Amino acid sequence: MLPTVNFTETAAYKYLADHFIDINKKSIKDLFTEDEARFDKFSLLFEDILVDYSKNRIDDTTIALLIQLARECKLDEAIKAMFSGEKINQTEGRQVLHIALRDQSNDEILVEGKNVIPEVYKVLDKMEKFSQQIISGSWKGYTGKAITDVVNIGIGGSDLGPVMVTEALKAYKNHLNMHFVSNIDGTHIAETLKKVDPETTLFLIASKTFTTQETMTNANTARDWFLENGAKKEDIAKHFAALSTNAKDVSAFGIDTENMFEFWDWVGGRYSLWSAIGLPIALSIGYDNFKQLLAGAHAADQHFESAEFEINVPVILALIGVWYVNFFDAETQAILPYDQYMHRFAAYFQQGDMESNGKHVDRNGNDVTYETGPIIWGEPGTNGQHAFYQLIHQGTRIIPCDFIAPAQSLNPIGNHHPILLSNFFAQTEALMNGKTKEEVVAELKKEGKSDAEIDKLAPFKVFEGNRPTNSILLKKVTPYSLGTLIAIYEHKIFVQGIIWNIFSFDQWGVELGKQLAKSILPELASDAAITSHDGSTNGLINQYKSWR
Ligand SMILES: O=P(O)(O)OC[C@H]1O[C@@H](O)[C@@H](O)[C@@H](O)[C@@H]1O
Repeated sequence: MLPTVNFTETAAYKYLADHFIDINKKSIKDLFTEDEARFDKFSLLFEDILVDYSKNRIDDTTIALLIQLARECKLDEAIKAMFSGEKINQTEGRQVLHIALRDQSNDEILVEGKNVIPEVYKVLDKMEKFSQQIISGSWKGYTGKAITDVVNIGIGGSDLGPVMVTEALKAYKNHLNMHFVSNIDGTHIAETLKKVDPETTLFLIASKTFTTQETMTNANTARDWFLENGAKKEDIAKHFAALSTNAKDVSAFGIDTENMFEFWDWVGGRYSLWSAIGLPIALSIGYDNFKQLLAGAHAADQHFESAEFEINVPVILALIGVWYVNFFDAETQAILPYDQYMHRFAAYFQQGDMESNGKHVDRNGNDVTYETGPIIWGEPGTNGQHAFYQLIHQGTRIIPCDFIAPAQSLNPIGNHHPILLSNFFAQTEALMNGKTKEEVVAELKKEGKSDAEIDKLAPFKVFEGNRPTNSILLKKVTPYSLGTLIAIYEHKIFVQGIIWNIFSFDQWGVELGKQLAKSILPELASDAAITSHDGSTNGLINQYKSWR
C-alpha cells in the first residue's frame, strides 16, 4: 500500500508557503549574485547527462524544504513499494514493474510469488531471434522475399514510445522502413498501405489488451488488404505478429501465438516501450541497441532507487516541478529538445505525464484541494523559438521549461551544431536575465532613436526575465543515454504522483469517451434523425447525416 499523506498538511508545506513569500521577491539573477557556488550546488552529473537546475527560483532553503516534503510524504516507502513489486496500482490491483523489464542485475522480482525476471528474458530472447531473422533477411515473406517494411499498428502507449524512440535513434537505424499507424482515421492506414508491398511487409499488431477499437479496426483493414492483394490465410503467419498480453484474442484474430510477443498486466501501456511493445525499436536499430536502451534505463532505476534525495535526479526534477505547480501556480511544463531526432519526445511525455498525473481524486478517494499534473507540451528548438517562445519570454504566465540538448551532434555538418547550441545556451540565459528598461533605452539610443520614440517603444522591448528553466545536457544521444533520460522522466512522474497523493498508474479518464463513441456508432448507421442526446450532440450528428 502506498502512503496517503496530504502534502498540504505537512510541516514542510507550511514552511514552503512562508518561504515562497521570500523567494517570490527575488530574481534568479540575484540568487546567482548572492551565491557563487550556485551552479555547483544546483547541478548533477549522472552518467553522461548534466542536469543543471540552478536557473530556477530556488535557494538552499527551498531544496531542503522540498526534500523534507518528500520525506514527510514517505517517498522512500513508495519507491520501495514499487521496486519490491507491491500492488501500487491499487485501483486496478496491479504491480507497477516496468523496472523489471530492464533489470540487468539478475534481481528476483516476485509477482504472486513467482520471479518474473526469467519470463522477461524469455521474451527478450524471442525478440532477439526474431529481429535478427527479419533484419538479416533470413525470415522470408510468402513469396520468398525478405522483409523490407514494418508497419506497427497500435495507439497510445502501444505507439508513442516506439515512434518517439525510433525517431530519436534514427541515426542508428538499419535498412528496414518503419511505419506507424495509430489513428482510426482511415487516412492513416490508407496512406501507409500505399507505400508498402504485401510480399515484403511485416505487420506488428501492438495492443496490451488487444481490444482497442482503433488498433483492431486498423489491424482488420491491414489483414483484408493483405488477403486481397495476393496472399492467402496461411501466409498471415509470415507477415503478422502480435505484441500483447491477451493470447486468446491474438489467436482469435488469426495470429499464430508463436508469433506473439508477450508482456504482462504489470506493465502500464505508457511505460511499455521496454517490453514486447519495443519490438519495432529492436527491428529498427537492432537488438543490441535495444538492449543498450534498456541498460541506460536500468542505470536510472538504480540511481532512483538508491541515491539520496539531495542528489537524486528524478526526485530533484519532480520536487522543482511541484514547487512551480503548487506555489507559483504554473499550469504547464514545456519540454524543449534541441535535437531534431527527439521531435516526438514532448508528445511522448504528454501521454506519460498527463495520463499518469491528470487526476483530481487522491489516494483516499477524496477530491484534491490543490493542483496536480501540469499540461505538458513542447516542440524541438529552435523551431519553437520562432513560434511560441514569445509567450514564454513576455507572456503573463510562468512556464517552467526543460531544455534538452546533446553536446555532440550525430550529424556534425559545418557549424550547424554550434549554432544550435548557442541558441540552447542563449535562451535559458535570456529567460533568466531578461532585459531591463535601462538596457532597452541604452540600446535604442545607440540605434539613434529620438527620446519620444524611445518612450513609446521601450515598454514593449523590456523582458522581465526571472523565468525558470532546467538545462539537461547530454554528451550524445545514444540508445543508452536516451534510455536513461526516458527513465528519469518516468520516475519524475512517479515522485510527483506520490507527493500529490494520486494514483499515477491507472487511466480511468480515457474510458468515458470510448463508451460514448461505442453507443453513438450504431446511431450513425441509419439516416434517421437522432434525438437521444443533448441539443448540441443531436444537431451535430444530424448535420453529419445530411452531408455524408
Ligand atoms: O495497448 P492497448 O491496450 O491497445 O491500449 C492503448 C492505449 O489505450 C488508451 O485508452 C490508454 O488506456 C492508454 O494507456 C493505452 O496505451
